[in-house]
Amino acid sequence: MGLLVEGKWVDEWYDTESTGGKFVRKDSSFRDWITKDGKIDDEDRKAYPAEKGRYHLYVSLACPWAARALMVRKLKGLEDIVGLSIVSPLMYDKGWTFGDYPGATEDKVHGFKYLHELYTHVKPDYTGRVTVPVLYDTKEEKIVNNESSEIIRIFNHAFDDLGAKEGDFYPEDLRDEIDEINDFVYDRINNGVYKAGFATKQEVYQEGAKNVFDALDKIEEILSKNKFLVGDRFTEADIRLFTTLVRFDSVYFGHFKCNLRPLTSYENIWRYTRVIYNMEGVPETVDLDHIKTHYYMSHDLINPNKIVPIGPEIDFSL
Ligand SMILES: N[C@@H](CCC(=O)N[C@@H](CS)C(=O)NCC(=O)O)C(=O)O
Repeated sequence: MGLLVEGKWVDEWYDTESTGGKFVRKDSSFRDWITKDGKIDDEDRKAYPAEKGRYHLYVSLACPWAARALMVRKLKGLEDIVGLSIVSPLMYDKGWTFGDYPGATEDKVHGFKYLHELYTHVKPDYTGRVTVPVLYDTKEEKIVNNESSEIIRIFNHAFDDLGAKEGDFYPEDLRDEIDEINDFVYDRINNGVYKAGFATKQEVYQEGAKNVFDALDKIEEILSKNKFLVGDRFTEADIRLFTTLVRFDSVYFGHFKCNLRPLTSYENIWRYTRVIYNMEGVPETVDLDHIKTHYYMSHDLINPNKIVPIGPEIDFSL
């Protein structure tokens, strides 16, 4: 685990000293876009034109944020349009590393060994964390975007004229509702489990973990009335929640100590998780070995002996 400081790799765990034991997530650095014609009505962003084979997605199968991008790439049928490289789940002192683990690949664009080399390739003086997912332009050799919530919106439409599957996960008429539930789910659940798990003070952990379960109670109530988070339509809000839920009992319950109760004990949330898991294409984006191996073996401070638990056995069938 580490980060780049002016282009130099520094091996360092998250700083929770200066924040009273709290884990505070930094904003992503690359925020450009891809549109059908390379035009965008937003002066803060550049837009790249959609082209088959030009863009490449870097993911970890362990990471819930990268899994959102992987899931939308699959659901929109972009496998032949946007390339894919998968890092090893073992993230040690050099950060995300390619190959050398079943299911991981080499860096199919540059053949780099470490993901941080891609970041300094595009920005030699880069300072910041080296995170997945990364959406990369192989033509201009630039990182287009490394923020999963934006990458999934790019995938939602940018390649629709180039053979993407039908499907709109951010429909115009539901945007306000989706934005509202996304904010809640991000703060309390997606990032909520990290706030509990990476806390280095008891009271910070307790508050974080309690927030997770209060939020799950609210989600349980919503799902007792609706099939999905926003009525009966499956949207990006569900994709964003799902990638955390599918990891919950395997890692967040044990490794991040979010253990008030297992997810399987929530009747509606557990049914909802299985409904999404069983959608066409979704199981191929969930790799519980990468998920468990990454968290338990890479977070030295939490699990110094790197023992990966044998369970739980989870049955995702409906
Ligand atoms: N806001 C980013 C967060 C991505 C993120 O934090 N990814 C984690 C993996 S789960 C990562 O790469 N962490 C490496 C690090 O922080 O050094 C997103 O949603 O894309």
